[in-house]
Amino acid sequence: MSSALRRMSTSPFSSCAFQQRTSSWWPSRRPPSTPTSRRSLVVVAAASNFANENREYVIVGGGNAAGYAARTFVEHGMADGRLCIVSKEAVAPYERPALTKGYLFPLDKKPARLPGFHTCVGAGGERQTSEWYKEHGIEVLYEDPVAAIDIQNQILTTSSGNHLKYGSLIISTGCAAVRFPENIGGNLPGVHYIRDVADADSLVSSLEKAKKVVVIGGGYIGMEVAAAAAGWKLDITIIFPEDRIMPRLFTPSLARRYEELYQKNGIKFIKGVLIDKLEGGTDGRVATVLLRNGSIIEADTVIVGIGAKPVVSPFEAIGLNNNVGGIQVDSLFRTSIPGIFAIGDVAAFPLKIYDRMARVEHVDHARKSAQHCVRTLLTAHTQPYDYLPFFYSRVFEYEGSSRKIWWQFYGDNVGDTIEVGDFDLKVATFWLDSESRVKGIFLESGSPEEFSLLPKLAKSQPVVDRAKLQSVTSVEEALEIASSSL
Ligand SMILES: Cc1cc2nc3c(=O)[nH]c(=O)nc-3n(C[C@H](O)[C@H](O)[C@H](O)COP(=O)(O)OP(=O)(O)OC[C@H]3O[C@@H](n4cnc5c(N)ncnc54)[C@H](O)[C@@H]3O)c2cc1C
Ligand SMILES: NC(=O)c1ccc[n+]([C@@H]2O[C@H](COP(=O)([O-])OP(=O)(O)OC[C@H]3O[C@@H](n4cnc5c(N)ncnc54)[C@H](O)[C@@H]3O)[C@@H](O)[C@H]2O)c1
Ligand SMILES: O=C1O[C@H]([C@@H](O)CO)C(O)=C1O
Repeated sequence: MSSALRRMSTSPFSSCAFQQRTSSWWPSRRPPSTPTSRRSLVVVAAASNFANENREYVIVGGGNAAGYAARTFVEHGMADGRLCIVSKEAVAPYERPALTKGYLFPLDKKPARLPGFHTCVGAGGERQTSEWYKEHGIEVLYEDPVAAIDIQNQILTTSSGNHLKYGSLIISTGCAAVRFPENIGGNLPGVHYIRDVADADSLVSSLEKAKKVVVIGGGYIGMEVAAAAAGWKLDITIIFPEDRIMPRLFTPSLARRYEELYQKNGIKFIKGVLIDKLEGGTDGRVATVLLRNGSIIEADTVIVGIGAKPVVSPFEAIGLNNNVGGIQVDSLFRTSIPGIFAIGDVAAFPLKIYDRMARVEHVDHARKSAQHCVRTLLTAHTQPYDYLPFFYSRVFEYEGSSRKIWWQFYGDNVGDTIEVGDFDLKVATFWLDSESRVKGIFLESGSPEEFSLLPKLAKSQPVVDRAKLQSVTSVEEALEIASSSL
């Protein structure tokens, strides 16, 4: 346990005490109505004198976690006139996973568009449009990222120069896409990164004119975007340095079957190579991708998915984690500074089930960490966050695709793997530790009942008979063996 966390754990109620200490000086009036553009924000700011105006609860970052946090404030009757969200984006929080799935459907296949997928529809909740925030008295400052924090005086400064005095602060700034440097062509027109809806719009406008697409990276973005681009019937090449797609999760045999499916959809693979440079053509737009092995690939559109990094600036002073990056918090999402919390992708939190610090860059944790943190902040709730990692993907799900694929993973992908099933029907991978305990489980194309077994198995970690598990051919039998001792 770090010294910062040890310090915090001696004072489990520090956030509540802090709230009480500061709550008397909050304004009783409602905040100004939600501005919808930078221009209107500036006008409202000037008229209402934002400088040093007190806000009881401020969330920095208007992404996935912020949307679920806002819902939890409303559920506790603590949003109206008390909550302010400071957002870098121009729109209300939305379900980010849609950006590389429904958002990229070909234009004649009914692509998802806002306001269709605002939070919290991804978890079956209400669709919180910008109107919803107004109706619930939640102030949202759009397109005005926080640029600096004064911890001593509890003041945030936004990039447009607004000063916001906060009582309690929740940091939910998420991650940003890792970019190729400018000197190797990382910012050329036609080179896309995909993190927010503006990026997705820009990619869609390139896809409309594209002929030759290069996708760089064999992780989540690479897999999902290449499958989406195949729906547009384009010439697609996916390039990555490893020997197979999704090497951290897919076994070599599963990756091979995925790659075959991608190839059947016309997607070419160049594996085991690094990018040397992206070069522009006479019009200044990207035209070629030069590889370290000397090959040259033509491309009018390049999508780069080479990882993400937590957005910690301007909060470095709050306490970062050296091992997993991000802002260090305890099991109640409290940073080492009383009254300041961090949630979602940016938070480095104790992953209790595996007794280690972790950051999780997936939406289920964004949703659950937000709910847990806000409940802790607003009530006497002090139950530590006990998270079971869960993530999923879906590819080729547009209408007319010959094979829709969806999978889920629960737990920890450590230990040996046993793979069961037939990729064309249904497949599962079990991760077993040295005592043959199930640590993690991946299932593709399962039924709802089968998927519902996954968290139970990953949580209770039953010991399985390896030989028996290896001997079966169907996922149904394998799940029965694994869950027989549940
Ligand atoms: C394209 C894409 C597809 C994904 N698909 C899946 C999926 O299928 N399954 C899955 O489990 N996970 C998926 N994820 C991951 C999931 O979306 C993230 O884990 C989740 O969005 C994290 O929520 P968050 O609120 O922490 O961060 P975000 O949702 O990224 O929100 C952070 C917000 O903070 C804003 N911000 C940053 N800096 C500042 C600042 N200084 N001031 C104000 N605002 C700021 C950002 O603009 C952003 O709006 C996907 C991610 C991406 C990018
Ligand atoms: N279904 C999901 O859960 C989902 C979907 C999309 C995005 N995301 C999230 O979005 C973020 C970004 O995803 P991502 O796919 O970019 O990251 P990733 O870490 O999944 O994959 C990065 C890939 O980039 C490649 N790579 C790394 N450095 C490279 C380099 N210098 N040159 C060429 N290739 C390189 C490697 O193939 C690596 O596998 C992550 O937080 C991820 O969790 C999640
Ligand atoms: O979690 C998700 O939310 C969106 C969509 O379901 C919202 O309607 C999406 O594509 C996900 O994977």
